[in-house]
Amino acid sequence: MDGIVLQGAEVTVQGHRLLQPLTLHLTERRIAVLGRNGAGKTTLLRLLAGLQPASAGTVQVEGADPADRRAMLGAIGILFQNSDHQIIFPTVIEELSFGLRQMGRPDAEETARAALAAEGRADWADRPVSTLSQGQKQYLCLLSILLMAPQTILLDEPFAALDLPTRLRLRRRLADLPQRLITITHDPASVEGCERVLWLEGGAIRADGPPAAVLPDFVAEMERLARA
Ligand SMILES: Nc1ncnc2c1ncn2[C@@H]1O[C@H](COP(=O)(O)OP(=O)(O)OP(=O)(O)O)[C@@H](O)[C@H]1O
Repeated sequence: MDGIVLQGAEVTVQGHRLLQPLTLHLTERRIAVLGRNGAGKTTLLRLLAGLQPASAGTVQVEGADPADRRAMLGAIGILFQNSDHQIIFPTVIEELSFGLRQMGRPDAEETARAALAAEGRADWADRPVSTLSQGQKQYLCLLSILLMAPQTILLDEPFAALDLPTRLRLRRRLADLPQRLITITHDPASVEGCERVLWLEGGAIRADGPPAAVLPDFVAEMERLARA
């Protein structure tokens, strides 16, 4: 089946149930998972990406089992909040070609160099990643994901550490992508333009619908909690 399908998928870790059984069919191109700290957003993202197995129920991503690492390479890419948690190689070109190598592409390095050149960043290729700014590292991570052309990109608050111009640039770049984007956030302002918002609370879906149907209640609840 197209899209992402969860059927009674739950996550329990060491006796703690982090996600209640979730049944969802995600087909929209722009989806947000909105919730407070500790609501279970990252757990859901890890479940979708195959980084966290379901304790019960099933998850299917574009017809693939998230435990199938090879199938998932082309199905899902993740842009983490902190690019330092994502980058593992010392130079830009090694980082950029890694995913393609994993996909078995013999032309991985050539393709990565061509992608950098197309971005006007050919001079980055042999630079140590440590010499890039935070925004540039985030951009490198996005390029690495785009090279692998996954059907869905999961965004774990990727704008948090970026200044406003860098944030707007990255946002514009993401907005133009044909892929399905699932953005994890606690900020209702980041949800604008999404077709569907899942409000997660205590590991369960509290509301699910277009922003106009979900955001007023979410904002009112956050204000109520702030007062309390
Ligand atoms: N390995 C674990 N063992 C026990 N509890 C855990 C474990 N991992 C996460 N939790 C708890 O599960 C809940 C959900 O965590 P999760 O990281 O998914 O929330 P989140 O919505 O992403 O939060 P934040 O916005 O703060 O990143 C939290 O209460 C967290 O403390």
